[in-house]
Amino acid sequence: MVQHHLTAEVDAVVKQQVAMARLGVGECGTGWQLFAEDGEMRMYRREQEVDGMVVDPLKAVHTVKGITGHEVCHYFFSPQYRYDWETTLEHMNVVETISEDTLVFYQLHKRIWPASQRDVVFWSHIRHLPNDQDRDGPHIWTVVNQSTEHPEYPGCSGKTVRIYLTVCLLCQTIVNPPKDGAPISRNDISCKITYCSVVNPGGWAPASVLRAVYKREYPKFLKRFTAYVINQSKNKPIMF
Ligand SMILES: CC(C)(C)c1cc(CCc2ccccn2)cc(-c2ccc(S(=O)(=O)CCO)cc2)c1
Repeated sequence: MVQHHLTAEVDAVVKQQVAMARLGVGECGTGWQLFAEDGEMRMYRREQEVDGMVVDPLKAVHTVKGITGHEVCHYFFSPQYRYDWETTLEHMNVVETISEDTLVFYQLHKRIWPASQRDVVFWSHIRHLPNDQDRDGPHIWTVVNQSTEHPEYPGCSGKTVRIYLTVCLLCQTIVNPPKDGAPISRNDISCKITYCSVVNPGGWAPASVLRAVYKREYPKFLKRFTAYVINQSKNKPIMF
């Protein structure tokens, strides 16, 4: 099979991002500050600047009942659902289909804060990983989004500011089989979600404004997205 020029990069970045996502917030050194809590959801960030730009890495952990890791990753990866849950989108298109599990997206986001409109080009890869700790344990599903260049979308159009991101959504399904040997229902499953992201918002915006936007937008995003997956899945057969 002819290798796409991105195949090696995708494989390397996915492995690296999954390893990082698996580290608890305790393990990967100090510096993670809890900044939002809502029920099972905990959101942490580290204060980090690159060339004076706020690029605070974010790590969110959440446990959601009634859905599987495959379902969470399916709705996060698949383009046909994106306008349903990504409310900041003005326009989105699949620039290239590298394979059935690797797509290149262009996204133009709505103008949110006083600064200019932002856009992003990234490859997105969905994968399920056998659970190497526990052979017959549930598979882990992941989606990794990584900014990339594409000749059709040069980053210097002038009208919009290009953002750069690395995002990893890592999901583990937890099954509590019913005692009486009945078939597994949605009441017997839950999903442990880890969402890691580093976004360089590009252009310039005051650190205080960016941090306020991160603090406001990320908790909203994760709650809205997981509520969307629950609502989409509840009357459908379980995707393990
Ligand atoms: C808030 C900040 C981190 C700076 C930010 C600002 C904007 C630009 C639009 C926007 C959104 C919200 C608030 C302000 N501007 C977009 C994003 C962003 C885009 C994509 C992804 S994704 O995980 O790949 C899911 C697919 O869309 C995550 C985050 C982040």
